Amino acid sequence: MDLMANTLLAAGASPAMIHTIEEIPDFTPHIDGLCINIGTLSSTWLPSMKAAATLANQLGKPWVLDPVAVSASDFRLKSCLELLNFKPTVIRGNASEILALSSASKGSDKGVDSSHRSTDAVEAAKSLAKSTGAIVAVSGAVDVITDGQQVVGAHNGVPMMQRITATGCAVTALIAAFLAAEPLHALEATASALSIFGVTGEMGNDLAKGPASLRMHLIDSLHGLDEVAVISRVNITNMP
Ligand SMILES: Nc1ncnc2c1ncn2[C@@H]1O[C@H](COP(=O)(O)OP(=O)(O)O)[C@@H](O)[C@H]1O
Ligand SMILES: Cc1ncsc1CCOP(=O)(O)O
Ligand SMILES: [Mg+2]
Repeated sequence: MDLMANTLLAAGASPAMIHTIEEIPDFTPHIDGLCINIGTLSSTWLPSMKAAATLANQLGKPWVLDPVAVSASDFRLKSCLELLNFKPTVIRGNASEILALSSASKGSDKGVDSSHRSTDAVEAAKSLAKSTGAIVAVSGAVDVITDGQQVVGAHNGVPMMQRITATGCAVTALIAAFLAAEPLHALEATASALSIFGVTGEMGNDLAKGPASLRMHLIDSLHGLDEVAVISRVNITNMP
């Protein structure tokens, strides 16, 4: 939650981290975008997630699902499959998560980190996009984004981003912010958020000594990002 909120603040968004069901009706009307993340899922938070998604849909606001470790337990898988019924605008996970969610089955994965490459989950992502109507993004060395037909790749980032917990969560939150700004262009917003986050990882890495200082420099790079850096570094391509 710390990295997610600070990533959003650095990007100029205004995060609020909400779990209690009693607060959902008061908070949700103020949102421009919603991020639902099951990282620390509990049986009391799940109804809050469903209530927030229902309200976002009624308000016509985009929402993003991060299926953290979906294949690690029956409860996570069942909860995520239920959340899909609330029609997320975007689903962003690592390759292991998208493979499991697309097949609606638990894998042999141990937890929140991926044991697959994003490029091995392209067909699973397309299938999940077609069955849900969501844009599906698979993060990794190449971030793969699809609406079920078109597939684009965002090629920015550095491997050390995997050594900081919640970089995936943070980029999912950034996708929600980009969707809030461009609600009619969900695929473009998603690819842009992933690419920009990767660019800030690259810039941060130039200054970092290890994961802890990368975390700090990544946030600083996002805060200080300018058009020159974006235009010279963003690398998004169509994928066959
Ligand atoms: N090998 C890599 N090279 C470059 N960027 C990466 C690499 N692995 C992950 N990233 C980036 O790190 C961020 C988190 O992705 P990932 O580690 O796949 O998510 P999660 O934390 O959910 O497992 C994304 O922005 C992704 O592009
Ligand atoms: C370590 C951990 N445990 C529960 S959620 C979480 C963070 C997961 O973040 P990410 O999906 O970005 O690796
Ligand atoms: Mg994750």
